Amino acid sequence: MFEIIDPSLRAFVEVAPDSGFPIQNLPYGIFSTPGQGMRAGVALGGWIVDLHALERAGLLPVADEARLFGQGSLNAYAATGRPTWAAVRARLAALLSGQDPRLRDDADLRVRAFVPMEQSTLHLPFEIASYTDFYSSEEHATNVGKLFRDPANALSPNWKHMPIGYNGRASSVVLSGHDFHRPMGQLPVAGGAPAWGACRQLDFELETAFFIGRGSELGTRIGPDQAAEHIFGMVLMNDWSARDIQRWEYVPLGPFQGKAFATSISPWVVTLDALEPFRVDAPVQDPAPLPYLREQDRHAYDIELTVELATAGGARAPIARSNFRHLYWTMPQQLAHHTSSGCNVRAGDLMGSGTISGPAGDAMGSLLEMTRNGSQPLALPDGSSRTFLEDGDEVVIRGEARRGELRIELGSVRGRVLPARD
Ligand SMILES: O=C(O)/C=C/C(=O)CC(=O)CC(=O)O
Ligand SMILES: [Ca+2]
Ligand SMILES: [Mg+2]
Repeated sequence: MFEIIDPSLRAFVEVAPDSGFPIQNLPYGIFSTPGQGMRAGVALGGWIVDLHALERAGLLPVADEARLFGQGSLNAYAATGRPTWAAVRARLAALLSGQDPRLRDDADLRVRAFVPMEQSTLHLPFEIASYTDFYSSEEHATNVGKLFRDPANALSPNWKHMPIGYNGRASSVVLSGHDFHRPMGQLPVAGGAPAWGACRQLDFELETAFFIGRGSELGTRIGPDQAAEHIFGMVLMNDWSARDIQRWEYVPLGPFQGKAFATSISPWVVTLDALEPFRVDAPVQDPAPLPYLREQDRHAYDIELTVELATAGGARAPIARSNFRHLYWTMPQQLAHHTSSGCNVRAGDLMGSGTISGPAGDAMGSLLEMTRNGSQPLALPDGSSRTFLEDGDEVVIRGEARRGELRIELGSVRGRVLPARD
């Protein structure tokens, strides 16, 4: 079912041996260049391979008239479904290795097809109609439950029975590199009426997310074992959170303005095919979930995740390290639950994993957890410390997977906090 590219295959163009975008990765993105508008490409080392150029040359196994890759989003291509994704991936591996010589031996086409990444501007990969955020890390849900609610009953009684989630705000999803202003909002005041002001407890959340490719009809469900037919690929995500605004507003309907001012994603969408070599067992579930959430082939991926904080003063420090494999609820279970009522999904829907904390001491995916709600400041190498984010702070999340000689990256997602606009 998955199109795995032989780990020994090499591209005929130069790709640095330590690049996280070898021919075995081929993540999809949307880019533009000074002379030409938005189109789709795959990353290969320091190049973007222009898929619209290959499509126009008739080299990709998609209908000519479809122009799937000459658009400002991946929505139309992703909606075609896994058989087309697999055929395109197999063709790209053949063309980019030279096993199929039609690109390698065509000098004019090579000039059009290989675009240096540094001469390109990246854009959001999808037109995002809906954004859902899950809450699937047991450690994160436990840590936050202790801080926000009851330390003795940190996990709510429903947590081990379903992947909890909320419908987020698609309009404020931004691409990596987009700096945003500290949000204004209602801030809780102990025992009294709230104040209006700039958020004082601005946080990041270490997450991954997946994009829906093939959609579903309203009134139908997607079972966990069919999920891979619908999941196009993964990105890194930072679900910026205003903890003071959130704590006051979330009762009883959940996050609203505290998570609606910016959610950052990485530009390159890494396919499940590329991740397949990094498959590992997912955590054992006890109690067993209801049958509609049971998986024949339950698995996760071994994706190392790191968070770096850079301050306006020039300090730069790794502050957290976690792994996608720790999530209790898998992406197929999240999608199965999301459609369990008959809720339909569409190409370009974005589904966040939830903050990925883990069992190790430094595996905490937010400052809220690391600083125990601001009560234990985090020391930085320049002698400063943080409870929550300050103006000028930049957060960078990176993700990579390794097995033997093979290493692929999800790339990075970065964003900087600008002062509030009151
Ligand atoms: O437990 C809560 O009340 C809220 C937790 C979050 O802020 C989590 C959220 O956005 C979902 C997640 O990232 O896990
Ligand atoms: Ca979140
Ligand atoms: Mg958000």
